[in-house]
Formats: sequence, C-alpha cells, structure tokens
Amino acid sequence: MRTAYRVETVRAAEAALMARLPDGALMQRAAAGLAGACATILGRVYGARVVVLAGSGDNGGDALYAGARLARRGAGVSAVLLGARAHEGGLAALTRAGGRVADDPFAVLARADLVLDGITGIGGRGGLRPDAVPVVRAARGSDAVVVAVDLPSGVAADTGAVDGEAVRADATVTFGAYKPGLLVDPAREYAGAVRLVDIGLGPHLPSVPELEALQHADVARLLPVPRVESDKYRRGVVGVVAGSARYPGAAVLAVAGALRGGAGAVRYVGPAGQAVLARYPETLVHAGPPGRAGRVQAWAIGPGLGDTPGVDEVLESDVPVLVDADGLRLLDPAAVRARTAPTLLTPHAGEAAALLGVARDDVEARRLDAVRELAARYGATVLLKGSTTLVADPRGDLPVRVNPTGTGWLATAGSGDVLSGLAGSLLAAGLAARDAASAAAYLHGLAARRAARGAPVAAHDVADALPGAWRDVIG
Ligand SMILES: NC(=O)C1=CN([C@@H]2O[C@H](COP(=O)(O)OP(=O)(O)OC[C@H]3O[C@@H](n4cnc5c(N)ncnc54)[C@H](O)[C@@H]3O)[C@@H](O)[C@H]2O)[C@@H](O)CC1
Ligand SMILES: Nc1ncnc2c1ncn2[C@@H]1O[C@H](COP(=O)(O)OP(=O)(O)O)[C@@H](O)[C@H]1O
Ligand SMILES: [K+]
Repeated sequence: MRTAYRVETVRAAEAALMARLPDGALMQRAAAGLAGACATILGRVYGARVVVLAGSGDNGGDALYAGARLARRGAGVSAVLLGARAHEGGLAALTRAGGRVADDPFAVLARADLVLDGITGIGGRGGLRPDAVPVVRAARGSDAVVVAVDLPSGVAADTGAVDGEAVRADATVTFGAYKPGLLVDPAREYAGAVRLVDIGLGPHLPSVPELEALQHADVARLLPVPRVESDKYRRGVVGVVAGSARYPGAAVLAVAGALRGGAGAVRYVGPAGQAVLARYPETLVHAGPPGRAGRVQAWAIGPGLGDTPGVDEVLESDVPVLVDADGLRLLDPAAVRARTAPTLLTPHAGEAAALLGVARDDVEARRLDAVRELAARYGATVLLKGSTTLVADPRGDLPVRVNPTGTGWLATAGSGDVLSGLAGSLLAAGLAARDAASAAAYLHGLAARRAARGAPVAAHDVADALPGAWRDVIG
C-alpha cells in the first residue's frame, strides 16, 4: 500500500521528529537523499553541470545543500536565487563546496545537465510567481533533466490542483511521505517519476493517511476465491441493467466486464438480450423490469440505458447497487440517501459535475475535493473516473483510494461500461463497495495496459484482458 499525507500532517510529524534530532539533521537527510537520486540520474557526477533554482524557504535549503554535495563530488553547480532571500546555511555550504551564484541564469540553464527545482515545496501557495516563470521555462526548454525537490513548484500539495504556471519535472524526489498532489492529477503529471526518500518520519505519521493506493498484494487479498462448497449462486449473481435499442453495445460491454468479475452468474435485464446472447451465451437474460428478473446479490445499472426506466426500482432493492452513466442522470438523490444497502456511483468528470451542479473543469481541477463532496452529499461510495481514478467512501474518516493502474488508452468509448460490469460483479461476490470499486479500477487499468502495450485498444479488448490482469495480481 502506498500512502499520502496532507501538509499539516507532514509538518506535525516533522516537528515531532525534529524535537528529537540535532538542528538541521532532517534537512541533511533530505539533501543526502536528493543528491543520491541526482547522482543516479546523472550517472557520472564529476564534470556534470547542475543548476539549483532556490526559493527563499527550506525547499531552497534542501536544494542548495544537495547542490553542495554534488559540487563536492566534482559537479559544476550554479545557483539561481529566486525570492527575496536564500537559505543562509544552504547557500554558505554550496559556496564552500565550490558552487557559485549564477551571474546569468539563462546562460547556465542553456548548458545544464540537471536542474534542481527548489523554488517551493510544501510551503508554496498558488502557481509560480512571475519572476520564476521565465527561468522555469528556460530550464524546461533546455536539454537538462528537471528534478523537483519534494514537489514540483507551483502545484498544490494537498489537492493536486495547479493554479497558474508550475514546474514540469522529469522526476520528483519527495521527503518523508507522499503528498496527495503527487498521486492526483493534474499535479501528478507535473511530478514525473516520483521517488520517496525516507527521513525517519514513519513512526510520527498517523495510521490513517489522506490517500492510499493499493498495490498487487492489497488487491489480491480482496479478490473473491471460489471454495469447495461454492456454487454459482453462492458465488453471487450480478444483475446488469444496461443498453437500449439505441445502445445495445453498452449492454454487451457491461456483461463482458461482469462475466470476468467473480460473480457466479450474470443476469442481464433489458432490451438488448439478443445482442448479449449472441456474444455471451452464458448470460441469463430477461426483458425486464428488474424487479421481475429474479434474485441477484447486486445490481449494476446505467450504461447505455437511455431513458429506460428501472433506476428507481433498483434503488429500492435491499442489495448493493452500482449506478453509472445514464443511471446517474436518472437517479433521485433522496432515493440514494434513503438506501440501507451500499450504493456505488461511478461518474466520469462530466457526470460528477452534473451531480454536483458545477462545471466539468472544476471537477477535473479538484478531483479529490469533488469525489469527497459527492460521497458525503449522496451518502454513497463514489468512484470518480478519469486520468486519476479516485474512490471515496461516505464515511469521511477513511482514506480516499487513488488508482495507480491505467493508461490514457482507456479513454475509449465503452471502457467505462466494462468497468461497471466488473465492479458490479465484485459487489455481488461480496466485496464492500469501496473494495469492489478500487479492485475493479485496479484490474481494469491493468487489463488496459496489458491489452494496449502502447497501441490503441477497444473496450472489448480491455474486457478480454481482465483474466490475465487478475492472474497478474494474484501472482
Ligand atoms: N520541515 C522540515 O523539517 C523539513 C522540510 N524540508 C523541506 O522544507 C520544505 C518546506 O519549507 P518551507 O516551509 O520553508 O516552505 P517552502 O520552501 O516550500 O516555501 C516557502 C517559501 O516560498 C515562498 N513562496 C510561497 N509561495 C510561493 C510562490 N508561489 N512562488 C514563490 N515563492 C513562494 C514563501 O514566501 C516562503 O519564503 C519542504 O517542502 C521540504 O523541501 C526538508 O528539508 C525535510 C525537513
Ligand atoms: N486520460 C485518461 N487516462 C487514463 N484513464 C482514463 C482517462 N480518461 C478516461 N479514462 C478511463 O477510461 C474509462 C472511461 O469511462 P467512461 O468515461 O465512462 O467512458 P464510456 O462511457 O465511453 O465507457 C474510465 O475507466 C476512466 O477512468
Ligand atoms: K520544489
């Protein structure tokens, strides 16, 4: 499990740790880790040209001390000082080690092999200030590798928002703990490859993080396994209510996901039964309505539904319900809040925006806030799809889960339908809504990577790759 903590929490842990250490020890740990990471990136430190962009706070201090360490190993290090002052100790160390303050920032940047972005870290507010913008652009425009110190300067550590201009790093070396912005877009994209340097913060961090990202072993523990006494009903039956005369394909894709999700049987309910059977003869089909289709352990409703009724009826049931796509447009918020069995809503940014009554751009800029707000408002588990898929629980004291798998190739019509079926199937197999959502997103993203391997994929390719992804996860 990978975890991320808010700035306030990191600062409290740092204060507790610092109280037990000599002055400056923590910064030296950070600088040593940073210099080591830079040495790995450079390959050869001796003779390398390094530029340190130093802001006025401790983030600049880390960068200057790391610059000093690289200078002692034979790198030519120049500092570009941004802001009213520079970290005194860091600048003195750099000078003592043979580094110097650049007379012409643009000249040194044009020849740099590596640029350290130490403008702002967790103390940064808003985007880059105007004096930093041309310098950062010159760094990005050069051939140098740009390494962000703790965080890319200009991104919001707690939300992942990027208001204004920010550093686009090739790599980020972060200290003590991941911050949410390093795992959530849009900021995540600015961070490049993220490396965590241990500075001893672990024992001082609370047990519940702000965010958590599951890994293979975590997902493997969640996935259902048939037992000797299992039969298809005990494994769970998932009811899929999807598709319409206009969009029969959505029904086929949702069923395709559901068949690979661990339920023992898939019951399709709706007008696209023929199309479903033509592709998946193992499906139990029923024309509807859902209440007459027979018992299920969970419903997944919504993909390609058009205006077909059924959402109200499904929400009245006493089993877990997943609502996606058109179902989200048709649902009555009061009916969701009144439910006693779990509800899982799976909007993309546009659907989330409609549910919240805000603009789509607002959701994309602040995904973490949006998913939490939706979960609280609807009293439901919410899986917010997109470049960073997030899962929030209505219980606000649980960490939001961020999905680490996936690929931009998943942004293809119908892939969300596969995800709905898959997550619905995991619900029917008995997983809690939060686990079903995060395990489904994980497998779905992994399947897409396996299917794509750098080339475009269709939604049904993703469904076909799910058993392989499942095998990867359980090892
Ligand atoms: N607290 C600690 O014990 C440790 C802190 N460390 C480093 O210290 C950093 C935090 O240091 P600080 O609290 O001094 O804060 P920062 O250095 O992150 O930023 C604060 C400074 O930047 C200025 N600033 C704020 N927003 C700005 C903007 N948009 N553009 C330009 N300047 C801006 C502020 O006026 C202030 O001088 C961490 O990110 C990490 O790099 C590490 O050395 C590890 C130990
Ligand atoms: N930029 C992106 N990077 C990675 N995954 C993405 C991106 N955009 C969308 N996705 C994923 O692709 C799927 C698309 O689902 P959705 O928006 O419901 O499309 P559809 O309704 O056509 O099936 C979701 O799993 C989503 O997380
Ligand atoms: K930085």
